[in-house]
Amino acid sequence: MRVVVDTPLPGLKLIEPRRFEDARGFFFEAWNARSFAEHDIRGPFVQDNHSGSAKGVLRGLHYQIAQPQGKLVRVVRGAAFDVAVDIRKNAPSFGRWAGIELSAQNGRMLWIPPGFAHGFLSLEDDTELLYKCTDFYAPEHERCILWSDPEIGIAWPLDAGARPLMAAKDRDAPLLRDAEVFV
Ligand SMILES: Cc1cn([C@H]2C[C@H](O)[C@@H](COP(=O)(O)OP(=O)(O)O[C@H]3O[C@@H](C)C(=O)[C@@H](O)[C@H]3O)O2)c(=O)[nH]c1=O
Repeated sequence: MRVVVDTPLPGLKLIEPRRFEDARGFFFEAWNARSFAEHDIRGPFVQDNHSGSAKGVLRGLHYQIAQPQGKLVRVVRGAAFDVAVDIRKNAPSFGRWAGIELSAQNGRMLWIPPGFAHGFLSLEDDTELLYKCTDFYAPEHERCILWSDPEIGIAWPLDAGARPLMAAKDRDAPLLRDAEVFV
């Protein structure tokens, strides 16, 4: 049976799938609607995303103000520090973050329910993320929050003095206090 660990942010869950290894290699169930539902992780998923990033690339923090997406995230190559920020306006944990290293080696997955902003820092070259989403990409509803917002205070594992490689929209993103969030 897989291990599912609750985090301090209600609804955000860390999953360690049961991995079978033998002389041929490995096998694990990356998604199983029935057993994940036992842990309150539910689709349906309507979109799978796959991205590749060099070491030091930071993407995020992203969310959709309408059609919010739940995301089931894993790394299939390399390693990433994956972060979720609770931006559910009325949640006691509003503005709090959680981060976890996901790697092809540790096989961990993160379930980020709708209502969170998501981002990650690639820790190795050629890091590839795969994530299933519960709603469709809607660029008109997409919003960003600044990765380094001091009020959130994410402890990104960056080398001292290193500047992450980012898209302009992420670099110029607003602080959480100035961003539109969910009610
Ligand atoms: C996210 C997304 C992007 N695109 C296109 C738009 C753009 O031309 C190109 C690259 O998009 P972005 O720069 O937004 O890609 P990226 O910065 O990787 O965006 C992703 O970041 C992580 C942190 C998330 O949580 C995702 O939901 C998503 O927002 O791909 C799609 O066609 N479908 C999609 O679902």
